[in-house]
Amino acid sequence: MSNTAQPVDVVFTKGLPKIELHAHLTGSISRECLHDIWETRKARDPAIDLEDPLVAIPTGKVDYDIKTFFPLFSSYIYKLCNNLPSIQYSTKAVLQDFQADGVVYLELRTTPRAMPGANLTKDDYVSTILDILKSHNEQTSNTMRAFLILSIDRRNTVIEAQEVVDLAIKYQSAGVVGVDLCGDPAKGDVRIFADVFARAKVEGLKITLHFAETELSASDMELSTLLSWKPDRLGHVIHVKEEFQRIIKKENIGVELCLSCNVHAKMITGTYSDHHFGMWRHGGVPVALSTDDVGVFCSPISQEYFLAAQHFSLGRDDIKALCEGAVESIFGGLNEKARLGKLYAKWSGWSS
Ligand SMILES: CNc1ncnc2c1ncn2[C@@H]1O[C@H](COP(=O)(O)O)[C@@H](O)[C@H]1O
Repeated sequence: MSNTAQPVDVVFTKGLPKIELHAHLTGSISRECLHDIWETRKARDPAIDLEDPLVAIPTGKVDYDIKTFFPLFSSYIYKLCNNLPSIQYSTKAVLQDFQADGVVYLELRTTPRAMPGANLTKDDYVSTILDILKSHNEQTSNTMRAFLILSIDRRNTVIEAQEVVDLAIKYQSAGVVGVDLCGDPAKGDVRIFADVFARAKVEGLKITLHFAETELSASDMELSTLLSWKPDRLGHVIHVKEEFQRIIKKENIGVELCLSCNVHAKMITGTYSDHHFGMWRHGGVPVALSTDDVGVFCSPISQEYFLAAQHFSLGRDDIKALCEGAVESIFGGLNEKARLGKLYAKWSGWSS
């Protein structure tokens, strides 16, 4: 039987060596992990005024839309994960979850956060996470290599955004590979960040931007501004008219597509089969299927590949082409590209 004829089932997508390029650290923490953190904190301080995560974010609930999604972080998860042990514990758990799902290359992204109550600066936050990534990468039994992207939130001031770039530059040799623009698409004016991203680029950092997530953040002004920064990749790319699609294709900018997130959060009209993955997969640019926030939307990357295969009739050869295409757009450098290239060439699961 040729490998094209064999089905793309969940056993195949779980075993498939996967690349994850769009995963927000705090949004990737599972509910079980949040619950463990809450239990530990409650045992130490019974007066702590926070609901059990399994009540605040009930198991099985994934229908967070763009209005209810962002407050989950500001009004709950950031209050729970606001000390050193919770950051260390949750980062380790997130890495373990991706590794267990068959991810071989991960770019995790996070917004540097100071925690004055725990006497932690943004620098402490970033270096703590990098230490966890380093020990994960150094463990030879781990087949996944993890890198960090630092996010600028759309609500940041220019000074705050420059601080993010300062940290990205400082920790470039320790595993920071790029800078992201994220946050509530209804907020902020992206034009203020032009110099910030220009500096990141001059310093050799890669750039990825949340792009046209909602109609509100898809004005001609916003999209032409973002494209003028010469990003290396774009996330979501939902409300993109042809004029901008053409630029993305001409400049071969990689796209990070998050099927379940976009369906559950009703960021697209319709369902999986209506997702713009159907268009971008023929667009000639690298496409990286990604989870966005697996802790919230509960669809691991193995499931995202399965859903894409199911709804767009992908065979194993299509999946191979997709994975090999995504390698092109990673930020981790030539050694990582070579490692992944070899891994896909040698993987025996294509035809087993
Ligand atoms: C719908 N998809 C999305 N669009 C835009 N921003 C998003 C996002 N999902 C997550 N974030 C951003 O990532 C933060 C959580 O992770 P970190 O604390 O940074 O690790 C959120 O507060 C939000 O700013």
